[in-house]
Amino acid sequence: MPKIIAAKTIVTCPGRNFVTLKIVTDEGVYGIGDATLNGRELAVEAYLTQHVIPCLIGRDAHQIEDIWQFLYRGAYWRRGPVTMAAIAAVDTALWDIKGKIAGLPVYQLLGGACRTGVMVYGHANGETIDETLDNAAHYAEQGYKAIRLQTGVPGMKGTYGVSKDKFFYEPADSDLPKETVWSTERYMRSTPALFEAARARLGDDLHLLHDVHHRLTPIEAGRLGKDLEPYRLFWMEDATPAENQASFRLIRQHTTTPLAVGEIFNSVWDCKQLIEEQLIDYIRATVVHAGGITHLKKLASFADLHHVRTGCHGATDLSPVCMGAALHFDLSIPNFGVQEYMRHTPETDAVFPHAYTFADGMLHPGEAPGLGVDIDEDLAAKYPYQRAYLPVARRLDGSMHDW
Ligand SMILES: O=C(O)[C@@H](O)[C@@H](O)[C@H](O)[C@H](O)CO
Ligand SMILES: [Mg+2]
Repeated sequence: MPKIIAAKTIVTCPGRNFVTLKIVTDEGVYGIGDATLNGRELAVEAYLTQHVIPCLIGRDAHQIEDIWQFLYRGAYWRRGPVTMAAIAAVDTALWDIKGKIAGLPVYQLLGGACRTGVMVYGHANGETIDETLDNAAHYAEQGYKAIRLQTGVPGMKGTYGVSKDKFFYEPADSDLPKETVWSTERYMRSTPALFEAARARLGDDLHLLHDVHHRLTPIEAGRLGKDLEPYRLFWMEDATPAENQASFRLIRQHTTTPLAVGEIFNSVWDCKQLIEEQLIDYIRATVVHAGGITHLKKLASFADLHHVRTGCHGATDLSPVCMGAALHFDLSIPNFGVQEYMRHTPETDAVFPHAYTFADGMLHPGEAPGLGVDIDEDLAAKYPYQRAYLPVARRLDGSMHDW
């Protein structure tokens, strides 16, 4: 058996912070897993170093399910983003090790490829509708088949999803949380106009997506979904905060715009009702925040029974290690929908050399054994951790809103 003899975390900031777990076996084979939790990175780093790594030493690296169960049940305190990101990192690293020992890419261990590639969506944004659509046209020229559109809300500085650098959107950019302003009324008025203009300019063939980023009440979300129906969105994402899963019944009663939820979910329990009652169309839970490949695979199988497809979160705060793992998963499951793909900066790509490639709107994880993603530790050491927070949002009267 390949015995785990060492494990450590690597924290690096090649433009943004990433936490990576590296597990080493007595046969010299190692695996890596992403453990990044944007804005709360060091909590997961400490959880792994102080509480998880001591329990891994001496275990059989092949026993992925048993180690998952040990860490989940054995903590007594279950679920939550910190715990589940730590378990995910261990799980991902163990799949990497198993693939390397077998000489197979991880997707082969998960049942083999169900498709030739993974359709991804890119992020087009701009301060104005014209600027947003210029950027969308640029994505279409690069071969993207699906594009997320976010545009500035007139009169509001710092709208979610709108960035200065058009290809590397990075909201966690501040040493203390930046305060932004929010007006539901202004947003609800300006968003349908974006999609009307988008269909007129881009045509009907592209998949168009939009992220509401938890900003509306259920009835407001129902109204926005209805207003967007003529433009046939691929999905409307995170229309309302989802702690209360039953509230999605109200949205569903009012619109046929497809709904996506779940980038902040940590387990199947966060979306059980949403899936069972078919209150959503796409589940966005991802490898690093939902317990790794092992748990996400169960979640996807459950979703498949209820006609819910996957649309894994893939923002830049998920490292290339998570992206590689997500691509093996996406390629191998029957109910894949789409994969988010925000490109990492060249500095990040250099720290995490990877086998996955983009062509014609699709990503492919490549054929390297394991995940096909590595970490250059010497280069990583040149980029020390820098505290960075996500912004917060306040309404026009100064009260706190969801960011
Ligand atoms: O859909 C998305 O990609 C977003 O909602 C993210 O940009 C999200 O804001 C970040 O991942 C937060 O860390
Ligand atoms: Mg989102």
